[in-house]
Amino acid sequence: MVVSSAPGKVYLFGEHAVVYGEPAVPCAIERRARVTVEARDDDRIRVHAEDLSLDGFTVEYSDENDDAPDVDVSESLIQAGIGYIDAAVEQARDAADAPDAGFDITVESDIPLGAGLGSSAAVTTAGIDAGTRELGVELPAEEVAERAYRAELEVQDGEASRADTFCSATGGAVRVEGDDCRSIDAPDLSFVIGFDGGEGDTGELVAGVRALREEYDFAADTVESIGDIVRHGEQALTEATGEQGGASESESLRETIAELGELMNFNHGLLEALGVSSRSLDQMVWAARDAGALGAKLTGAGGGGCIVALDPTEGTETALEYTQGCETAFRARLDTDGVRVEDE
Ligand SMILES: Nc1ncnc2c1ncn2[C@@H]1O[C@H](COP(=O)(O)OP(=O)(O)O)[C@@H](O)[C@H]1O
Ligand SMILES: C[C@@](O)(CCOP(=O)(O)O)CC(=O)O
Ligand SMILES: [Mg+2]
Repeated sequence: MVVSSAPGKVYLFGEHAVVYGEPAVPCAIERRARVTVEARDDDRIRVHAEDLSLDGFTVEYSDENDDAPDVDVSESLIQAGIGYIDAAVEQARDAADAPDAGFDITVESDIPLGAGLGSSAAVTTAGIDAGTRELGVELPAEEVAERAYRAELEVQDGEASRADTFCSATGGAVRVEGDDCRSIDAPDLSFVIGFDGGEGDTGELVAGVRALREEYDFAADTVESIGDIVRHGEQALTEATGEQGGASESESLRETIAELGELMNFNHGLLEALGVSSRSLDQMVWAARDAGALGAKLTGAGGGGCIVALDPTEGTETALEYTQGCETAFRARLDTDGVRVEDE
């Protein structure tokens, strides 16, 4: 039996624009999905997912067409529930050259689903890592990332960037532009996350931006401007990392982190213009700013879900807890660990 875990993420900058080749900077956060995999004697897959509904969800199936999953729910719900795990199993079987391997799989996660914190990438990444290890194969994090990207691409009908999966596999702050993925240095950033309890439909939101971009030149310019924000943001991150720990740390580091916040605010404005924010996301963004956050923006696809604010003080978390539209707020540190084995 192997248990692997992988972190969720927030986008400091660049979601949506990354789909069109602009750079993005997601950061892994200390909230994880854990996937336990145990090889079976047959070729069946049994998935138990604790968090898919209040009572969890167990489904057992095999590849044969006449062997439908043994639960009484619609096919689309099953696909929504186990599509990523199914794709992760395929990648693990392929990597280990074991097409008929069967598994008992349990998924547990601290990452809200469909809320912009990359729960799908964390589950897929941890699933591939645990599945391959259970079959005796140890993949480097970069290969887990590449396979998790292919799995997401398949489940999301060709609409996915490498940002979520690379970030979840390697941890820390990363920069993704097309197929160029690298880890970057970042100071110890203090994130506060506000969650409205809802979710957005990533495919629909991406399609909406695509349509706007095709209809209006200024929408295409807006997407490019998000890329410019990311480039400025990267520079500020590099500066902040250099300033951390130096003799004159406090003053210059504070200014550079304030600049990161300002760029996050700008980024949110442009995402709002592209139609992917919502009333509750805007309410949380403004509550965070009013409470003294250095910056706040929606994270991920939008439409509902989470915002991320930069605030080293208690102010934002407390304010969000009393904000209409916010269901829960929590602090999340940058997680420098990516996918890892918890138990073997
Ligand atoms: N704890 C979990 N157990 C099983 N599947 C999960 C879990 N968390 C996420 N998933 C899968 O990921 C999907 C949500 O991913 P997505 O819509 O991309 O949103 P995000 O990645 O922003 O959280 C869920 O529908 C489910 O298929
Ligand atoms: C909108 C997008 O840029 C990010 C989606 O992030 P999430 O799945 O909502 O966490 C799409 C993508 O990059 O695949
Ligand atoms: Mg996702």
